[in-house]
Formats: sequence, structure tokens, C-alpha cells
Amino acid sequence: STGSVVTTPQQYDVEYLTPVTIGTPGQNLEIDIDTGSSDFWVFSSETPKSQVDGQTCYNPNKSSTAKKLEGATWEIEYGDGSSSSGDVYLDKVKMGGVNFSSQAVEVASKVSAEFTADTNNDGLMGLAFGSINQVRPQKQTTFFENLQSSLDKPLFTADLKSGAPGHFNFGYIDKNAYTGSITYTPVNSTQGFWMWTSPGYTIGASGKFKSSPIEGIADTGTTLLLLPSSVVKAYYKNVSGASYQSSNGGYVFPCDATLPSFYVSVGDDARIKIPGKYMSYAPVDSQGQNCFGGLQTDDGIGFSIFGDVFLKAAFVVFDAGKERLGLAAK
Ligand SMILES: CC[C@H](C)[C@H](NC(=O)[C@H](C)NC(=O)[C@@H](CCSC)NC[C@@H](N)Cc1ccccc1)C(=O)O
Repeated sequence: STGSVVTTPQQYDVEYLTPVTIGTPGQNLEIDIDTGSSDFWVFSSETPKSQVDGQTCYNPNKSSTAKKLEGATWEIEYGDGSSSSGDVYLDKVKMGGVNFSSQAVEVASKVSAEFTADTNNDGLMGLAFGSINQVRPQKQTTFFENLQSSLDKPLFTADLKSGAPGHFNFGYIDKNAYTGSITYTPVNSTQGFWMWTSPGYTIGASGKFKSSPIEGIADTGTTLLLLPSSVVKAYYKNVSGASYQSSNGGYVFPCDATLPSFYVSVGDDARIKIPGKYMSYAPVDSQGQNCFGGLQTDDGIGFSIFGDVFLKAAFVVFDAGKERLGLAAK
């Protein structure tokens, strides 16, 4: 089998939302597909009304195929400090034409304020490795892991776009979705993430390649590109008026500044070009005077995060069959 589903960016490409159908009859939710985590959790009939602000809630009592996973609970915390928790049902889940009949659906009986405020986001579907799933006493497998053996190929691809809908595809590689060739690089899944190492980077079209290994995770659920502070400092040296502003929590620059492109090397002889315009995330003031950088530091995390600012510049193959990541220009 193969599948394909459209994923739509929210304002400033802060996140991408994807339609997912749960239960019988189908309940349609808009979900943040997140390769940086491994839990599929949703706003639900168990989420206190005070914590729901417009989100669509999955109601297992209205699904003839829902079965409570007795005794199972979950709780999760994310790098941005947000969190959620609840209990678990098994139900039919359909996305992009592929479906799995007894997917663990983690229903939220509590969500943190960040999720309540994210009014179009009805939940997260983690597509990292099941080893970091947070359901206890027994961990659950991800939607992709459940599908893997029935897919034509044991892989999925992400084709996120800047300010336009893109696709997640399952089980096949769409040759029309990228240009040139796909460069593959090994994935180290021991921490449960799609973790890989870039050999280095180049700042600007005429910049010199800097050989400097960067270990990080491909995370569709993180908005920005978070790299070592030495790299970030070197980049913003090229942006007039750029400065680190602790009040804004990162590097800020005049919105009319010229931003150099940034190249992330992959494998022995390939690189992904991030256009300068992707390196500006959003205005920090109502006049649109100063803008928050799309490139910020990975301080305190322990690894870098290749988030949407990077991923939307590439066609990305998450190849579980060969534990590798494929990257191509588009
Ligand atoms: C602080 C918690 C640490 C980060 C760690 N949690 C994680 O690594 C979780 C699974 N992943 C995440 O927190 C990050 C990746 C590691 S960051 C250290 N990706 C998922 C995140 N972007 C999902 C999200 C989407 C929209 C809004 C908010 C959050 C843990 O549980 O130990």
C-alpha cells in the first residue's frame, strides 16, 4: 500500500496541520505530524472544557470501533516546556488513504496552556521511533511503525513548503517532488529520534565551506533551525543590525535586512540550500520593524534540531528500512 496526504502551514509556517480520521463513523481532526516525538495524542471528550479553545475533540464513546486500553496512561513533555497527558483507546485511524485498524490513540485529559492557545491544532502524531513512546505500562507503536510492513517501501517522505501546502507520503518516493538526486545519510535512532550528522555548513552563495560536524534530529514538529551557538553567531555576523536579545529569547534583526542563504552539507558531496528569506521567521513587534531569526541556538538541548526552516527547503526521506535519511533539493 501507499498513501499521500496534504499538510498545510499555519501563519509564518509555525507548524503544519494534516487531516487525520479516527473511529467509526470517522471523526476528522487536524494533526501536527511530528517526527520529533512518538506519541499520537488528541484533544478529546476527556479534555476539560476550560482547556479547549476551538479544537476538534475526538470522542471515543461516539466510535463503534473504539476500545479502551485498560490501565494504560500517558504523559509527555516537549522541549518548549509544553505538555499533555491522559489515557488510551485503540481505534481505526486513516490518513492519506492508508489506515490501521487498532492504532493507539492517546486521548488528552489534560493539556498545557500552549496547546490550548494553539486553536487549530487538534493533536500531535509522533513519527519518531516507538522506543520513546510515553504510554505506560506498555509502550505503543507509531502509526508509521504499524503500517510499515504493509507499505510498498518501509519509508515515508516529507515535502513541507514555505507558505504553501505540501505532502507527507507513505511507502513510496514521488520522483516529481524533487530535483537532482537524493543523498542518503545514516540515522542513529538510539535516542528514539531521526538523528543524523551534517559534515558542515556554508554561509552565503560565495561563502567558504566550514567543516564542523553538526549532530541533530529531523523534527517536523519544531518550527525553527536550532544549531550550535558558534554557527549561529557566525551567520548573524553577516546580517547588519542583528543582535541577541534575551528579551525576545533569541537573535533579532531589522525586517528589511538582507539575509544570506545558508547551506547544510549532507554526506560527502551534497548540500541543502536554505534561501535567505527562510532565515527570517516572524516580526517581533506590531510595526514589523524587527524580525525573529529562523536560525537560533540549540543551547541546553544536547543536540541540534533540523526543524521546519530547514526541512521546507528539502525533499526528505525517512527510511526506517535502512535506518537512513534521504535529502534532495526541490
Ligand atoms: C523537555 C522534554 C524533553 C525534550 C524530552 N521530550 C522530547 O524529546 C519530545 C518527545 N520531543 C520534543 O520535545 C521535540 C524534540 C526534542 S527537543 C529537546 N520535538 C517535538 C516537539 N517539537 C513537538 C511539539 C510540537 C508542537 C508544539 C510543542 C511541541 C523528554 O520527554 O525527555
